[in-house]
Amino acid sequence: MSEATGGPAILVLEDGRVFRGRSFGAPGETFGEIVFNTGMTGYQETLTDPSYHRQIVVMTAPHVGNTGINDDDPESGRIWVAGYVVREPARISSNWRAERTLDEELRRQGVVGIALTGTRALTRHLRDKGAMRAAVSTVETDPERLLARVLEQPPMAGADLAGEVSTDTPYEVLPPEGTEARFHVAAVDLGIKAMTSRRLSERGCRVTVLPSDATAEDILALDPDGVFFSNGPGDPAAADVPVAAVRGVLDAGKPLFGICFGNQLLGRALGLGTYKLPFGHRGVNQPVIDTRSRKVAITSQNHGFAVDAPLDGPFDTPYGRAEVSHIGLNDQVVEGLRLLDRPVFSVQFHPEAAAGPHDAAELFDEFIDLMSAQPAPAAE
Ligand SMILES: NC(=O)CC[C@H](N)C(=O)O
Repeated sequence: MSEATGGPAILVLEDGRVFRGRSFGAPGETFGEIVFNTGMTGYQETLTDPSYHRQIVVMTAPHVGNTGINDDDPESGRIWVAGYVVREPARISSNWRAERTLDEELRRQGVVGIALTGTRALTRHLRDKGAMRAAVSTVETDPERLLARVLEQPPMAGADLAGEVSTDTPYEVLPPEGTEARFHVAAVDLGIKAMTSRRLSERGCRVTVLPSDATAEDILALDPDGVFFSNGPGDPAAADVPVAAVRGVLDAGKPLFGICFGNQLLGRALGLGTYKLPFGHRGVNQPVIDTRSRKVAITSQNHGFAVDAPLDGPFDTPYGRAEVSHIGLNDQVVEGLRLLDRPVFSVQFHPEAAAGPHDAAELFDEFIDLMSAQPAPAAE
């Protein structure tokens, strides 16, 4: 049991709006883009998702931390959110897997949080005005002074962040014991989540995870059966190095699968633009429709940017005809791309969804099928 709320803390938004609350997690001060997440579950996966690097996350679920923190669910080696805003932190954790409370974990990792009753008003404000720069502080008591420093922070638009969260050196994820390694996948880590490598490896893939600055030559030197481009933080418009890598992989004709940031990079490689959404999609209850089967899936999402592509049928790209494979049903945003004549597709949502829902898990099987359908290399 821990005392989850502490002394006074303030949250200041770049448009001058101020929220007062109590310190939660580590005391101190933090800056980032403030965004809201509507997931009722999966807070541990949210905190450790590298795509949240430089973002202060507001949870709309009113009570957060009930099941504490365990050592099995993290999506990466650390908490990446820049700050954490909750309405009411659970004062005790009640779960057989819990090792620590959420408050203890935030303190342990130096993550500044704030507990405030107005998370609903805050979320409505962000829905109206959009995601924006913000700060949480337990040390600055004057909102005007904090606001001046918020306005000095770089915006998320134009931010090139994958290199700040990626692995420094390549590593391998092997299939679990008893599962044969049938395919070799090169996965470019732009902020990859542990569950993505696991979903591939449990389907018989040996996954070589490469740093975010891997070039097409680095990737193709591994002679992989397929190439994966991961999720990740920042603005896809600033990610020129991985976009060039996507183009090189397309030129080589390899099967390619992308998730989230990976979808945006594929879009750019095909010559499409990307743009910033007003407040983005973050949660585990986002409906998308598959434009071919007309089947609807409820998906996990975390994105603030989107691809600009025609929704009404196939279009031409330098790599042949392509189409939008999935559309978000809340706001008609592009949620997936596929090439019609190449083994290449990507989705803006998260089929690996550790905290669920698992409606879209079959997309990993689709990638496996694309790799299976490739002709075997000619005998020496
Ligand atoms: N989860 C992700 O890969 C996010 C991609 C990108 N940073 C965005 O916000 O849209």
